[in-house]
Amino acid sequence: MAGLVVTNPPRAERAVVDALAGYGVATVHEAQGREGLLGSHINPVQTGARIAGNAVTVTVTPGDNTTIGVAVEQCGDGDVLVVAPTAPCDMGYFGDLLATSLKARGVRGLVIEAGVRDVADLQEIGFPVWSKAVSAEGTGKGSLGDVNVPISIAGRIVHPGDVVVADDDGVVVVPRRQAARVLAASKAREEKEAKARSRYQAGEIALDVNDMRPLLEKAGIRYISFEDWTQEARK
Ligand SMILES: O=C([O-])CC(=O)C(=O)O
Ligand SMILES: [Mg+2]
Repeated sequence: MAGLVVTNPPRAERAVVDALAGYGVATVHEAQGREGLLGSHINPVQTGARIAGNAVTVTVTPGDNTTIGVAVEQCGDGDVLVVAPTAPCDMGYFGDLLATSLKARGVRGLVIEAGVRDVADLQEIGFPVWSKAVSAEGTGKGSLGDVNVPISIAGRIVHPGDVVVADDDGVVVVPRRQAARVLAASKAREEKEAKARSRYQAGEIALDVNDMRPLLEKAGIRYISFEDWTQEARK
């Protein structure tokens, strides 16, 4: 039965969360073994925002945003609200008023597999949102989902307190207990990429920087001059 609100779930350590934001979605996704990425139908409403925070998870019923209002009370500084409808619905569940309320509580952003509205105002307020749709269509009140239970969203399971990292590339989720390990792996990956970047700047190419030539050979690559190729074709 819906209507369950779990209060004060454990959250990941703040310093780890903040450091993950610095690395961004692509690096964090790679660093945790190409895991945790939400489906590409979840897109930023704005450009240039990069956040990380602890998930406060919410399920909403189709066409009803009551549970978002309930979840606001469970949100605090450093959180990200993560909302999934119990059946697909692209209506405008969220807008500038809810954003203003969440921002006042120190919430860093919203991820929702549904619609949002008031997008110009959201950008002006500076409250970043990743959503499936933009829709002005209003939702009703009276039916309950759950708050802070594991939810299924855009192909992933998100637990309350997991770390959500979001930027212009999309959204990635890091399980709370993995956060420190994924942070260390992100740092290592970033260092490796910094080395590669300076080699590219010096004119080297990926085949050598990534030591790909043995792999190409194994895959059967064949180089042939244009003349030999045209002659071969005439045979
Ligand atoms: O009030 C709603 O239902 C959603 C909205 O537009 C807002 O939060 O501003
Ligand atoms: Mg509104």
